[in-house]
Amino acid sequence: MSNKKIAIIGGGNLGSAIAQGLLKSGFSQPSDLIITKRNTASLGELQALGVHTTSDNNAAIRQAEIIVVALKPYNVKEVLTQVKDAFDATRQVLISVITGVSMHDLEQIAGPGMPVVRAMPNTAIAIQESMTCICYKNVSEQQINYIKDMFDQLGISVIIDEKLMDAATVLGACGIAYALRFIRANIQGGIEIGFDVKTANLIAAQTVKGAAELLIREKRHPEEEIDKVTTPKGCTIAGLNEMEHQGFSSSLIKGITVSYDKIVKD
Ligand SMILES: NC(=O)C1=CN([C@@H]2O[C@H](COP(=O)(O)OP(=O)(O)OC[C@H]3O[C@@H](n4cnc5c(N)ncnc54)[C@H](OP(=O)(O)O)[C@@H]3O)[C@@H](O)[C@H]2O)C=CC1
Ligand SMILES: O=C(O)[C@@H]1CCC=N1
Repeated sequence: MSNKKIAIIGGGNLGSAIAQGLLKSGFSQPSDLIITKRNTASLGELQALGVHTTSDNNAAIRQAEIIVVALKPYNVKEVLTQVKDAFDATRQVLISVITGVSMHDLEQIAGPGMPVVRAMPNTAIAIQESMTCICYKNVSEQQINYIKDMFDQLGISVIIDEKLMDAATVLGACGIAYALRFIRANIQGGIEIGFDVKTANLIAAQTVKGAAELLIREKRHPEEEIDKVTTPKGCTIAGLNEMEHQGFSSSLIKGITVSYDKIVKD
């Protein structure tokens, strides 16, 4: 159980998901969490659990030892500059989950020597199933151990070089949307071949979960597992080959590189 005060600045989709994950995992008590946004009405669920919700970023940051910034990339500089005097490099760590904002930029805002972490989770953090990539600067071993432990409670985390953060954003954070679209297409196909939507949804989602677990738990390669399914002259290889003729793998790879270019070139 953590006893550090954590302020989440920007309680939107991701900020709220992080708060939910921290509570569900037991890493934080509601009284250890403060979450901010301008319109706090949408934070009613967290408030009901005992989390402190406020529009006062300055007060939230001053009370906290860990500050998680989950603002949109376009207003982070403006919002954090307004509260820059609240940062204290001697006792706080600033964690940003914002796409495309470097640790250098964060240090420029929060002050020289500020311990800064970039973390790239995904929305499954709400149910402790995130994949989170992390890099850090000016952070002590004790601080990074604490932060890695925090993200490990919320799924799986890995420490990477900052130069890979944009790639991590695409593969891990955008990736959950790609996976969901894959599942949705399976549901649509499942309905066409006879299932009702509820059953198709369950079959498609559990099947993807099982495939992922074979890779994560058993450390297998996808093609090794595919070979076990493709009976010679069978229906799996016929369907897979048709998907490839239609550009299945190619469309995914192209989509990933377009997402990446969008971050890098913007
Ligand atoms: N969504 C995702 O899957 C992922 C998102 N990210 C990154 O996380 C960040 C947030 O994304 P997401 O949660 O989707 O975006 P949202 O728009 O859902 O959340 C941003 C929140 O910031 C709040 N906000 C705006 N201005 C202020 C302010 N002055 N003070 C306090 N809060 C403010 C907004 O609420 P209000 O208007 O009420 O103030 C809003 O709820 C982005 O930078 C994104 O790149 C990273 C990984 C995954
Ligand atoms: O689409 C976006 O820009 C954000 C970053 C990663 C997930 N959502």
